[in-house]
Amino acid sequence: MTAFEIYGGKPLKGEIIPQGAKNEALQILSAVLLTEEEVTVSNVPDIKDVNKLIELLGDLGVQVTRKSKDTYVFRAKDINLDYFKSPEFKTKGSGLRGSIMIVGPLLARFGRAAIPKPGGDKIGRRRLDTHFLGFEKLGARFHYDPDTHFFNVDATDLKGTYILLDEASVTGTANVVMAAVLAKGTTTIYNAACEPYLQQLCRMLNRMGAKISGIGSNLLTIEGVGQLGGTEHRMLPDMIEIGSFMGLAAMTESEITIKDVHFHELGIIPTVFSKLGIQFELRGDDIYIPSQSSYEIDTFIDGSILTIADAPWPGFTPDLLSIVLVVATQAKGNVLIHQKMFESRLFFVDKLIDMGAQIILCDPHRATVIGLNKAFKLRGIEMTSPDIRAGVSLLIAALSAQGKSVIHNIAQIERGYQDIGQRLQALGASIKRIDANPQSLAL
Ligand SMILES: CC(=O)N[C@H]1[C@@H](OP(=O)(O)OP(=O)(O)OC[C@H]2O[C@@H](n3ccc(=O)[nH]c3=O)[C@H](O)[C@@H]2O)O[C@H](CO)[C@@H](O)[C@@H]1O
Ligand SMILES: C=C(OP(=O)(O)O)C(=O)O
Repeated sequence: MTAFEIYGGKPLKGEIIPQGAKNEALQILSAVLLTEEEVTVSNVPDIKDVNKLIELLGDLGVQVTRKSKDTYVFRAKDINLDYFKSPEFKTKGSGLRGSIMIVGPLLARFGRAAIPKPGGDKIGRRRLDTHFLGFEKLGARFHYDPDTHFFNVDATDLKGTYILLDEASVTGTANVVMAAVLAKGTTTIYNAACEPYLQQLCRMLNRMGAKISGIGSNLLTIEGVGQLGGTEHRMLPDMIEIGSFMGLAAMTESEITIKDVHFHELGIIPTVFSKLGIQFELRGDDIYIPSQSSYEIDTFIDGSILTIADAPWPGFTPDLLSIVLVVATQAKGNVLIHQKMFESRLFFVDKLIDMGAQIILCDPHRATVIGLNKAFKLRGIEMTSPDIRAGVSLLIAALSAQGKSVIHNIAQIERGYQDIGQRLQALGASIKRIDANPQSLAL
């Protein structure tokens, strides 16, 4: 198995360009199924999850042409719905979370779709009710086969209606929006998620001929249209990568410039890093982070200990909480990290505790971090990455730590971070891929 071997404790320096956004890419690539015309997509990140979805689209019959390293042309003219029955579909469809979003477009355009229970991080229960309740509201029949673990939907006609979503699910909203754009009549979706990923999807659909208003809010109105046409779309930079690099800079006392961040699309993310005491400057559309020998966590106005919690957009994304947590371990001050959405995402703190961090896991959702204020460095250890964001947090911890660390199961990291080893090496990090056997470790 491939692992990262890291010698930590070295400050990094230089510029880094964020990749295109993973979670946006998964929505945009699914949307190409809504038209038989060409859709050109650029700034596509070259990462495992995205490549798996592109392969799945190809297997379904979409013509895929790679124009350059990050630009593809898709044409979903002849779709083979029999592919649903193949054993390959079962394996490939369940290989990532994002595959769930092919269901809405296929249902809208062809009247039926199926998907095996999708993959993604094992970070607690990840239900799909929002998706299928939404499709049912539009008039689809839904059937879950407990033997094959396949979710099936079909409909003779989708009809616009009022839908109050079960919860503001990111992929659920995208799926229901993609089904509603071709439904007859008007659909109103309330309690819609409104992350930049979704705003980008809705803007792209409108360029294809859809009629969606309320973009960026939790109330979307969609007037159904008969068909959609081709378009061009460019992915935003990945805001989770940008946040990860801000955390990395602070933890490793590095001077880093993150290029072309689309600052106005980052919402509350920069403010949360400011609350941890991380200094940065906006230079044009770049974020410049100076080398900081210490950073101090804010308190609330009344002097009480700061809480950083996740919430649906425009709240703080759950995907950056693990990174905030690791950065807090070397800050001056204390913070309560409250991961409200996922119930198994904080368990990786045991590895940070092994490295010397002072953290109390209060329960599966809350961890109190007592910042070390750089009194001593974390120490390098051998560990396994349990999920994508914990993996990057451990990588950041290892880069700041004294001595050697080995991180196993880096496929978890690489499903969302493009060429991460090489890009960090270019900043001066001592990191290399090695073949290593994690069997001695308690996973
Ligand atoms: C491929 C993709 O895009 N993945 C992202 C997407 O996953 P995904 O779309 O699967 O996540 P959902 O938005 O459906 O929900 C995530 C979790 O949060 C809970 N929940 C959700 C909404 C809410 O108002 N309250 C609440 O508690 C859900 O029950 C679930 O456990 O959104 C998540 C939440 O931002 C991110 O972590 C994932 O990176
Ligand atoms: C949880 C994540 O991804 P997925 O939904 O694909 O598992 C993530 O990107 O942090």
